[in-house]
Amino acid sequence: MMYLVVHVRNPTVIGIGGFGNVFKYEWRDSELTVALKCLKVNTSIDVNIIKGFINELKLLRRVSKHPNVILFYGVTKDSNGYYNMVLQYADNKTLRDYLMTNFTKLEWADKLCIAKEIAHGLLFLHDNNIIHSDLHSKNILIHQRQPKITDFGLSRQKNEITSNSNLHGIQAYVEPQCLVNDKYRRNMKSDVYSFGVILWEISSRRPSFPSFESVLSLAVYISKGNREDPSNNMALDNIDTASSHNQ
Ligand SMILES: Nc1ncnc2c1ncn2[C@@H]1O[C@H](COP(=O)(O)OP(=O)(O)OP(=O)(O)O)[C@@H](O)[C@H]1O
Repeated sequence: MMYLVVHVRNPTVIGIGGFGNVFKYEWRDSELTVALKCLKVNTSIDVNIIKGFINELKLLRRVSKHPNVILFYGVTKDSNGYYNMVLQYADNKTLRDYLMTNFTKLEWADKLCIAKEIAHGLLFLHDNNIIHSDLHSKNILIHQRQPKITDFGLSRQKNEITSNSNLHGIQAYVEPQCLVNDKYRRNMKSDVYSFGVILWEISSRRPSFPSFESVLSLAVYISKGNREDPSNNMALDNIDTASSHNQ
């Protein structure tokens, strides 16, 4: 693991993570723009959080060589004594933001390209025996128009999964089996389900089931077999048309 000593001065806050802010930082020594993801917890008390952070570092170190997975440079400690992950800075926010802002400019070829690249990133994780477990449009960042899978906090190596962990994740992206069966363990197919919901979002622009405010009511709705309506989704018509052309 690379441990970097970086004298971080005046970083800009670009996001709020579960355990602290995410900063953009121009690292002048190496002319590199990086994102610093801060773990703002009391390291002597929050042992499980530390384990999650270390887990994320270990996984990132293994898989961050792929163009569709965020690059991981190392770890640093800031002047307040908090650990920070040093990551590649993604210049176009999350896939969700990107679709909201750029949808009208995107051609079908662009959308298919984004979808294909996410699939490549996910395949790479699975080939390395890693289940992401929390794949959704906010955990995919866009850098120079390329999607990068990120946020491995909940990911596990396949053989490390010992208990089910079905309650986490953005509900609409969670494989419905996790909602109806609390013994069900997330697996690679769960990631593929989440990827399917992301495809729906790429083609329709909007996140799945946006009108549900309560996580619980959405979970009940999905577990009853309800899904987003393909008829509202122009993309499926287009894809049908495209595939019939290819036959
Ligand atoms: N490498 C990066 N480059 C640019 N922006 C980033 C990067 N990493 C995170 N961000 C920004 O910071 C926000 C929060 O980051 P992130 O989702 O990784 O935090 P988190 O702790 O995992 O949050 P949560 O657990 O709630 O998903 C992201 O939505 C994104 O806007």
